[in-house]
Amino acid sequence: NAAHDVTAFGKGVFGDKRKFEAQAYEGKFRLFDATRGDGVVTYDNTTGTNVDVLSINKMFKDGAAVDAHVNAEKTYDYFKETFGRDSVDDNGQQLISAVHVGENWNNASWNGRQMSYGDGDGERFYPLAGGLDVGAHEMSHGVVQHTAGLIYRNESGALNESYADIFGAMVDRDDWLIGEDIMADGSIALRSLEDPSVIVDERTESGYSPDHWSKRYIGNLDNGGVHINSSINNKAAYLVSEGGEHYGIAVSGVGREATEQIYYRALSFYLTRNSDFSMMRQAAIQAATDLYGSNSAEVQAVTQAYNAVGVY
Ligand SMILES: O=C(O)[C@H](CCc1ccccc1)CC1(C(=O)N[C@@H](Cc2c[nH]c3ccccc23)C(=O)O)CCCC1
Ligand SMILES: [Zn+2]
Repeated sequence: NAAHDVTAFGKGVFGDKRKFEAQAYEGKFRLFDATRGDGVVTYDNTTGTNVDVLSINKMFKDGAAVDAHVNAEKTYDYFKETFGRDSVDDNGQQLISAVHVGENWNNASWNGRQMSYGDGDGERFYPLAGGLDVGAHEMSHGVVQHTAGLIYRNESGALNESYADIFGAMVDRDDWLIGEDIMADGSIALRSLEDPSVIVDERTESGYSPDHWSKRYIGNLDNGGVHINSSINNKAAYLVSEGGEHYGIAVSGVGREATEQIYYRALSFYLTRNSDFSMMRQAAIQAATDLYGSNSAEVQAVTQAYNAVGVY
């Protein structure tokens, strides 16, 4: 008997009720959403199967699997509804997520083909699938890979990272933080786009994430600081959207909707594999000009934001 689509239910990592698309298959239920692109599929890495053997009458019991599945559905919908993009490759590519990867692994990743989530050790992180912005971050690496293809080191890598954070913050839209839901050590988040300097990244001497180009990390840790210097572009994007004064430079924000359109157009039309921060500034100004005109508030906001973080 063939599989058929069902709306299923489950509780996420933190016990919250979730609803999502799955399939009834040979008397069991599997995390395969056939309604989005070529499918959204979520696996338990310890068993290698997407069949939730514990599921009965469409109730799924694996919280990390439920959250990872919903993260992918929501991020698929964000790119489709906001930019008309059909999955990471704009051709419906199947979105694959694996949960319970590693042993209490304190991380998550996009490996070029799929998303993987660790369960965390309960001291630094809770299961990372519990963070919608984490899932959106990982899938956004797939979008970057199929557009500008920003090389994952030094400044192009920091832009790759920044784009994953920006889209992560746009999908998980109620704040400008990354990882706020999955921190087990009492810190507010893994990164803040609003005020990078409030987050300690122990890989830098100062410990703080840079919010100005003059404070960029120069060294070999973290592929040349891709998760560190991303905060410079993150701050710029935050200022474009929300505005504010930064190092004495005032920016009038233009809101999340214009900001996401500007950054997506810059990524998909102007940036390339080796683009650096200066090219990011030019690409965002050009994208804003294309969309809103050269004398627009949007162009002004982008220009001022990059002035404020010291990128020319
Ligand atoms: O996708 C990414 O960029 C991160 C994947 C990192 C990774 C790269 C290559 C192979 C495996 C894992 C995962 C996330 C991340 O930013 N991880 C931080 C975790 C971290 C913060 N501070 C650290 C200090 C040391 C080691 C790790 C960290 C990182 O790997 O940077 C993104 C959202 C949340 C988890
Ligand atoms: Zn990343």
